[in-house]
Amino acid sequence: MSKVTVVGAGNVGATVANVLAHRDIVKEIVLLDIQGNMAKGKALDTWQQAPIDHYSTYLRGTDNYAETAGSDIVVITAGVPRKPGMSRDDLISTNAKIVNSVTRSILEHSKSPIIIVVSNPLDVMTYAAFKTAGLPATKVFGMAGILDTARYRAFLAEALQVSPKDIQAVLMGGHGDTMVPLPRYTTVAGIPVTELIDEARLSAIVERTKSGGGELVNLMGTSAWYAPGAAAAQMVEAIVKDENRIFPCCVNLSGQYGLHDTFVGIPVKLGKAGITEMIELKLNADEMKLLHDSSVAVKSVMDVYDGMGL
Ligand SMILES: NC(=O)c1ccc[n+]([C@@H]2O[C@H](COP(=O)([O-])OP(=O)(O)OC[C@H]3O[C@@H](n4cnc5c(N)ncnc54)[C@H](O)[C@@H]3O)[C@@H](O)[C@H]2O)c1
Ligand SMILES: O=C(O)C[C@H](O)C(=O)O
Repeated sequence: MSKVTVVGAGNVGATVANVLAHRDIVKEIVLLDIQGNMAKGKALDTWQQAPIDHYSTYLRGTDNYAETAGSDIVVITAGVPRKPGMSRDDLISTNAKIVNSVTRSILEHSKSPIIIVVSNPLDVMTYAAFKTAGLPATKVFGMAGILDTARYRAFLAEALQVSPKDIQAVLMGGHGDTMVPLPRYTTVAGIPVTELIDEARLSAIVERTKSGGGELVNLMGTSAWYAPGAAAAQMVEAIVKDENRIFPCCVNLSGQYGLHDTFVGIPVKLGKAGITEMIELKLNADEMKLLHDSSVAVKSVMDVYDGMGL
């Protein structure tokens, strides 16, 4: 795996490229944006960081899809971010058209890349890219769960006064208010979190996690990019290094968890072929209901997308 294209050289896309370059695991990163000079400038800036931070990954920016030819992995971050007062779903009319046209243009030059979708509304944009690309579900999936889980883990680390490195957690469902953090699958250095924190504090953290994206939008007037960019880069790394790491990713479900034809986050293994396994946890009835409710919420926005007739 040597060539990665990141479409959208805005806040998230440029961060994905920068973080990934620092990993020094791919030969080349192409940063593509309709604002070609901005893409060229950010790629050049990150390339000029290479001698300082010691990596060999070459970066170039462009607005020309011909330069993405032969990409092994494509990360789609193109699209508008939300502003205070908006939901992610409010972005659908603009971003669905962008994600569709980006996916089509990518496939004109790369036959069968792995596509990681980041643009919002995430679950439905993953559906859009999947439908447009016509590639297997193992090759088209979305980034959200790593970010949502990271927020949950960061809040817990702060509350418990422990290193975030020691917190492991699983979070499922859509990337929105209906996401499903799972305290039963949360541990701190192997200790069940429920032994370390009382129920009220834990549920406050779960609620803060659910609105974690909105908290940042309210602070900055636009949405987050450092943790989102690092999360997408981590997915690329697992694929490039064929690690089979387990991450929550947004995937097309075809019967798993009793769900069909929907796109929500579940734990999967990521390796060289993309999704190498979908993991089915033994959820209890309450957890399963939350996951199904989340899928219903996502499906209603998938219907909006279908109604757009793109
Ligand atoms: N999945 C997640 O967890 C997550 C996290 C953060 C942001 N996001 C989403 O990622 C998207 C990008 O966020 P951002 O903060 O980087 O926004 P941004 O405005 O900084 O960057 C978006 C870039 O997309 C480019 N663009 C627009 N149309 C394009 C097209 N047709 N082809 C190529 N490039 C195009 C713009 O020129 C811009 O540079 C938003 O939709 C945001 O909601 C998702
Ligand atoms: O909240 C947003 O709009 C961006 C992203 O989905 C996030 O969770 O940071």
